[in-house]
Amino acid sequence: MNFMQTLRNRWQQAGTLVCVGLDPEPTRFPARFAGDADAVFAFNRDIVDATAEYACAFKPQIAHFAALGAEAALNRLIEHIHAAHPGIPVILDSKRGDIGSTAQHYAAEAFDRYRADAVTANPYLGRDSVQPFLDRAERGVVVLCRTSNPGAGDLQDLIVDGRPLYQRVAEKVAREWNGHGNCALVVGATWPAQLREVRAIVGEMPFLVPGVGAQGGDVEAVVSNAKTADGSGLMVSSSRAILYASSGDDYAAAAAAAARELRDQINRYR
Ligand SMILES: O=c1ccn([C@@H]2O[C@H](COP(=O)(O)O)[C@@H](O)[C@H]2O)c(=O)[nH]1
Repeated sequence: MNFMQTLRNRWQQAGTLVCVGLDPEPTRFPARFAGDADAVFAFNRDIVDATAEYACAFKPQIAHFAALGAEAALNRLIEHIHAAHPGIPVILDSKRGDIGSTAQHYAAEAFDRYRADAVTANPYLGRDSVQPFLDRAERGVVVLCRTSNPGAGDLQDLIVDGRPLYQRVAEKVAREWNGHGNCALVVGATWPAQLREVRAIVGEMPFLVPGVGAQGGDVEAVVSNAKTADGSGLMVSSSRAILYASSGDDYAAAAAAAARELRDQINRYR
C-alpha cells in the first residue's frame, strides 16, 4: 500500500493525528542507558512501542542519528517499526535537496537504504532536485513550505509575483509537483495564520505540522486553522515533549501519556 493510503487508513482506524518525532539526544536519556552501546536503538524502540497506539506516523530526524554515527540504529529502528507496528508510516526527516544526479542518491538513501515510507524535502533547488523523490509514486514527499523556526520568514515570506514565497511553494506543489498524489507539506504549528492560508491554497493535501510541545505551538489554533473537511489532514509532530517527558525509569510510560494527551487535545478540536 502506498504512503498516502497508509496514512489515511491510520487516521481513520486509530483516530489519531499525532506524529511521534524520534530525535535521540543521549545526554537526555534515563540513567539506565549509561554505558549501553545500543542505547540509541533501545531507547527509541521503547518509545516507539509505548506510543504506537497514539501515533499516525513516526518521524526519525536523520541528523540526530548521523551525528552519533548511529545510522545502523536508525536502520534497525525503522525495520522494527515496520515489523512490530505495520500500518504506521515512517517519515524520514532529512530535508534533502540537491542537483538531480545527487538527489537520486538521497531518494535511494531514504527509500532503499532506510525503507522510509516518506521523506522531507527542501524545494529551494527547484523541481528537478525533488523529481527523484516524486518519481517514487508509492512513497510520500513532504515538502518544506513554511517552517516552524523563528527565522522562517527571512526567505519564505519574500514576495514573489505579489505573494509570499511559501504560498508560491504551496501552489507549485499542489498544481505541478503532485502528479502522483504523493505530496504533503511542512507547515509549522507556530504559524496559525499561515496554516490557514496554505490550507486554502492546497485543498486536502496532508500537512506535517512540527512545532507543538517544545516549540510552544498552540494545538487548538493548529487544528482549527488547518484540518480538512473530514477533520483530518494533519500529522501534528512532537519530539522532545514526548521523548523526554520523564528522565526516570518511567520514561516509556511518561512518553505514552504525553502522546495520549496530545492525541486527546487534538481530537477535542477536530
Ligand atoms: O519546520 C520544521 C521542520 C522540521 N522540524 C523538525 O521537527 C522536530 C521538532 O522537534 P520538537 O522537539 O517537537 O520541537 C525536529 O526534529 C525538527 O528538526 C521542525 O521543528 N520544524
